[in-house]
Amino acid sequence: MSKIPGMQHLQSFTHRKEKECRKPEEGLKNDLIIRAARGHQTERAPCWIMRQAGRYLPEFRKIREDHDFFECCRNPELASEITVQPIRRYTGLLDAAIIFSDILVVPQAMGMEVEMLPAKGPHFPDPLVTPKDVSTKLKKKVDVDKELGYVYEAIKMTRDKLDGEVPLIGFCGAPWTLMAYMVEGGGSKTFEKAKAWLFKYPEESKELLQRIADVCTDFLVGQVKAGAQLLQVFDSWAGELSPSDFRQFSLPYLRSIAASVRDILSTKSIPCPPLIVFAKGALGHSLPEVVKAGYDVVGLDWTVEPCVARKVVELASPGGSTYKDASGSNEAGHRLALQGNMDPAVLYAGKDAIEAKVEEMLRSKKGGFGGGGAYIANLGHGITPGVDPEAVRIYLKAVHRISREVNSAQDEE
Ligand SMILES: Cc1c2[nH]c(c1CCC(=O)O)Cc1[nH]c(c(CCC(=O)O)c1C)Cc1[nH]c(c(CCC(=O)O)c1C)Cc1[nH]c(c(C)c1CCC(=O)O)C2
Repeated sequence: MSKIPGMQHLQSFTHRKEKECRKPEEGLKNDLIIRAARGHQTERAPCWIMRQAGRYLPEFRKIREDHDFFECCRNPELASEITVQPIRRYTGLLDAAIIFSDILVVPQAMGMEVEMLPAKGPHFPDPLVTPKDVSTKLKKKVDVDKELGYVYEAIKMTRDKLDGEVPLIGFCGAPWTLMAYMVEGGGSKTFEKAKAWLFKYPEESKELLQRIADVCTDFLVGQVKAGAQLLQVFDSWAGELSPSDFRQFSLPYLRSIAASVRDILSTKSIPCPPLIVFAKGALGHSLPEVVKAGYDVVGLDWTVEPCVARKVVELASPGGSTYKDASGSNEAGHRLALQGNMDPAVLYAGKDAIEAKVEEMLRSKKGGFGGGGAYIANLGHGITPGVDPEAVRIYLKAVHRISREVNSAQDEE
């Protein structure tokens, strides 16, 4: 028997098959985030935190003492346990769980070796150096369901553990962000190798980006079939690109993923869950384009002023988002929702600062999101490992209290 708490309650997967064809909100005790993601104003802002299942939590670090990072990802019992850790710790305060995994499982599925080095982060011992490597180092055809079946198992197990308490978010990395790691061989301050590829080999880069996009599409579809109830695409390094490079090398593949996921699910009569795109650092120049990329929710980092983003959304997409979802799971033309965007560093600044910054994020008279639209509260990027978990509680409580006030008053004060 496992020594991980809660593991004793492993339940059977009897209703797996039925879950596939269900709308994502079915059976949920809390569907706030799904309603907001579909363009509705909610009684208070639903909230979750990017990287909420991670190193700032002592219970996660405890598991990591005995298990390698990718072992945690590949072991559905461990991954589902880590996924529910923040939901248990912050009972009633988080409105969604996000499956514990990593964006780098996609390059692994494509044939690349990736390790997670202590204190250094991801490392690719054999990165892509020239376009020739694409044919020698990557698999010709990726059987995504076979390679990443462990993520689907983790999703199924997590859905059983969550028991409808909150919805489960599935995710993948965006093609440009994944290509950046695959060429660079790890994290980087400048991403000069990956960017040099784009400039030196633009056509080969586009082929590679499309290959990654196709794998991401299959992976997201598989996650939905397994039970993911929202999906987020993380383009963490979008801000490394100039506006024109972003539009050439990132945006088309973000679009491709959203359109293909919707198409494939629709042909299988599986309702499409809300899709979230997070293109960090690119919205200062490309928010109007990202709004029209086919997603239901646009995640903002903290460099974008919420009230400005609201105006841009209205101008770029008057009356609603720009796709019609053939699966019928989304209301056609619903309003685009925004997500974000407090600077995660505020969580180091103590109660008064956290509450003041939440006020700033939420109240329209302070430039915040205000009460007039569909909105999901989040940080503007992932939570960092040094944050005190109690600071997170203060943040979540402040979001609940202030957003309820703002939404009930329609922020007309
Ligand atoms: C760029 C990126 C990666 N991974 C991810 C991104 C995009 C989001 C972002 O920009 O923050 C996404 C990710 N990574 C992880 C999740 C799990 C779910 C969650 O809680 O959000 C998610 C959604 C777990 C993780 N992924 C990683 C950890 C810590 C690893 C450890 O335990 O040592 C966790 C909990 C490792 C990882 N994985 C990655 C890096 C750069 C690192 C090392 C530095 C860091 O911790 O942020 C790649």
